[in-house]
Amino acid sequence: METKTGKILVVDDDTDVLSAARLFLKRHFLHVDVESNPESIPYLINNDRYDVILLDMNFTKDIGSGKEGFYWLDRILEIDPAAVVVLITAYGDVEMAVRAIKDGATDFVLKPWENEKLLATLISAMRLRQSREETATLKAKQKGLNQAQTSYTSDIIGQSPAMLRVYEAIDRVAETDANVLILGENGTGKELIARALHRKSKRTDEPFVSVDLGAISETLFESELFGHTKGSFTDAKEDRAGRFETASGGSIFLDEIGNLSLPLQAKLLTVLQSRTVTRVGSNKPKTIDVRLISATNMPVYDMVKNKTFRQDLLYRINTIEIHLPPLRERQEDLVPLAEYYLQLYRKKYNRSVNTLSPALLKRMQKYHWPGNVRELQHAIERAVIMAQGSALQPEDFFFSNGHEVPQDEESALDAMPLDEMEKMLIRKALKKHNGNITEAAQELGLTRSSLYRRLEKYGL
Ligand SMILES: Nc1ncnc2c1ncn2[C@@H]1O[C@H](COP(=O)(O)OP(=O)(O)OP(=O)(O)O)[C@@H](O)[C@H]1O
Repeated sequence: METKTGKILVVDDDTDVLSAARLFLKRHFLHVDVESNPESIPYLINNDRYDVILLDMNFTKDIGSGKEGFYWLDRILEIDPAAVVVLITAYGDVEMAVRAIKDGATDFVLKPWENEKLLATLISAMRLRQSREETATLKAKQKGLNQAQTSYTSDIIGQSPAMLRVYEAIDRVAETDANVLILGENGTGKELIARALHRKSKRTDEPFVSVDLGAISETLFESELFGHTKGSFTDAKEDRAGRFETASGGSIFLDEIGNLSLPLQAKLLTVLQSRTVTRVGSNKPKTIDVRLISATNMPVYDMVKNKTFRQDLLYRINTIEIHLPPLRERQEDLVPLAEYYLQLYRKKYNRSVNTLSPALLKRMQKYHWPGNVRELQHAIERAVIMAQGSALQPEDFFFSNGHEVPQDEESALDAMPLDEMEKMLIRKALKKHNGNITEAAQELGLTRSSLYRRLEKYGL
């Protein structure tokens, strides 16, 4: 038996026509949604992907004129220019159907229809949709390539005024050996900027050594950064160079510098002032030649006031400061970044999804993005895996209703498999709305039929 594919939407205000269409089409297509109220069309096509939309031209309101039919045809193509619309017209309306095809409809069938003819029309319309999507994928790929060419380096995306200022700063200071402090919230791309600084400097062929100071324990700090000699402590089986020595001739990136305790700040300052390191267990200082780039998401100036960060250390590391604004303050970068990650992950996971739906774009612009680009990147990765259609929808995302998710809930969600997370959100919404499907679907950003499908899938 042939496997059924395809998703069809039938819009007609005659419920008998809808029942007949549904009964027949269900035998040939995987999903058939029927709708008697044309006002629901924008919501339906914003939230779901249909291979073909079968649209009646003559709604009872304006019987015979087709005015409403033309209006809805325009609206559909406005929302989804790649939509494939087949019109249902009455005998005698062929002229009107021809006009509608000029306006962008794909084909028409006459009412009452012959089942076999209807089927043949819908199958060829579905093929057209597929080929339109293939073209869209090729265009998206090209867009991805162009994006890479217009980004500052091959990996930094964003042309917002704020990012242009950052690129300017990089260009101005990269060649100098000045110490640079990069300030910005988590996930804003501080390490990317540090790498770009190194790449554009004279030291580009020498090592770039990145050290996460937040992840090094107090006891291992000195041996990690400055090295040790054999036997200087129990686990020191042989002489080992520290990160500063490894970075010799190149750049060292000290991330999370705001997390250093005061005693360690003092040790670091000594090294920076003397430009020498002494391995633990040795008394021979070695001169070091490294370019220092530091970063933090902490309010270092307040910390200096509170005496939790040494002022002399701050002045040593911040010859040049680069401020990386949070993602919510550079709205212009949202779409290029989302497109970039969409292309990256659709390729990685071999998915056919290739665009961001208008509904999703709106939602993304309203969201706060507390985890910045890193959060966006993970959100798109998850959404690409979850997506069912060719366009990513808000329902493929886990926005926290515009609010920040409390820290503990966020880490609980991180550890949860996707299916479990979805199930939990559906249960929560149903409970909140006392089992009312329409309201729960609305809260979840799903259509009623997508919610039903999920209830079936999870046996809820
Ligand atoms: N402008 C950008 N273009 C492309 N990718 C970006 C951009 N900014 C950040 N990213 C990506 O977001 C993720 C986080 O970036 P990065 O690690 O540089 O942030 P960070 O500010 O150093 O974070 P943290 O403060 O948590 O250490 C990385 O995967 C990085 O590639």
